[in-house]
Amino acid sequence: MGKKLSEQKILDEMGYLREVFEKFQGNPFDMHEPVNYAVSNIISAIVYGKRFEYEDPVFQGMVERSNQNIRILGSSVIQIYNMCPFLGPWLKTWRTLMENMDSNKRAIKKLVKVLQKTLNPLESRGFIDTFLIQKESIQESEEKDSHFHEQNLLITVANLFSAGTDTTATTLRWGLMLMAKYPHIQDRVQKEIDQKLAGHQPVSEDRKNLPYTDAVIHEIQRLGNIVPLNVPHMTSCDVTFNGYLIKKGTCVLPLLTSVLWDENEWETPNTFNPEHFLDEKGQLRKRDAFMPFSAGRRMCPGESLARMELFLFFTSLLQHFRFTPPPGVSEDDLDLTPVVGLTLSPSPHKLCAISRAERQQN
Ligand code: HEM
Repeated sequence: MGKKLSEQKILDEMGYLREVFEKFQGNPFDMHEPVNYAVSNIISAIVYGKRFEYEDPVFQGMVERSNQNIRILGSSVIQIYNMCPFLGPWLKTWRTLMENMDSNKRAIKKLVKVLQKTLNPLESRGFIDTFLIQKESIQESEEKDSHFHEQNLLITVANLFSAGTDTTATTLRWGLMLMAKYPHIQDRVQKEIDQKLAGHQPVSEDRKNLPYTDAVIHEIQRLGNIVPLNVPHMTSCDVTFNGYLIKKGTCVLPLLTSVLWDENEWETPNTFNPEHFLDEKGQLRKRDAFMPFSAGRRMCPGESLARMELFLFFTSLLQHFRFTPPPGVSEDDLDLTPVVGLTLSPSPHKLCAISRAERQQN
């Protein structure tokens, strides 16, 4: 899917998310599910060629199981399993992980079947169609050892779905929580959005005119540090690094925390400080140590999509709503201690999303 089409999908989805937020009429609620569903619908549009209703139980199940697996994959039980794989069947958490993966594969298989039935080789609706079209043409050519087989399709779709949902949704939820916690920063973001957008719906092009908002999004990603351990890598040959020999086949965890919170790189590494990304003219300042998407050949392939989603969802949400802690809860009470998993997400909490249009009228 091209950049313009992804942008339109995000803007359309924003309409659905806004409706859900408006239904709460400024009362406190947990934003976890609607934010997850909205973000998940973007990768769904790319993969399946369609969005799902937020009430659809199949969709809810797939999102819930993917999220649960991301929590499980960062748990100590799975570290024990990694050291002693034979223990797997005796570990309840490992069994849940396997059951979730099987259920997701079954759900994907059913969705693929529907797409297969209505496949038009001349018009691909998304990733799955393109894969199926390629698979069929390879079958016709009788090529052997092709990667275009069902198992590869199911695993790739499951990976794209979970990699494309939890990460971006978690970052957005950190962002909304940080806005509620630091209202003076939210004030500045909203002032910039109101001045520069003058009420029109934000599009990607607007990013360059919103340097403060862009700096805030960068800082949310830096402090949020949502993939602290990165993804495990393995050396494919002997490597000498900083005088140390790392043998071929060694598992390496390139810790992203070590750069995102590096005391030698950041003026105030442990504080939410958007100034990290602003130069003296108030323009966005690029920083080498900003690498939430990792680096090198295996860095996140979803970076540009994720950045577009973060910008459009965050800016649109802040344009329409004021985010505050629930009545009786102070900004200081909003606890930034994360829930640990493969990604770090905010602890369960509720926020109020107060319509800014109504607020201005009152
Ligand atoms: C804020 C959002 C996101 C963050 C912070 C993030 C971060 C990361 C990181 C740190 C990695 C590991 C890179 C490495 O191994 O060095 C990764 C891998 C990956 N990401 Fe993302 N990601 C985000 C959004 C997305 C989205 C929207 C997609 C959907 C297309 C996506 C798809 C993937 C995939 C498929 C991989 C595995 C790549 C491989 O194994 O080579 N990510 N991501």
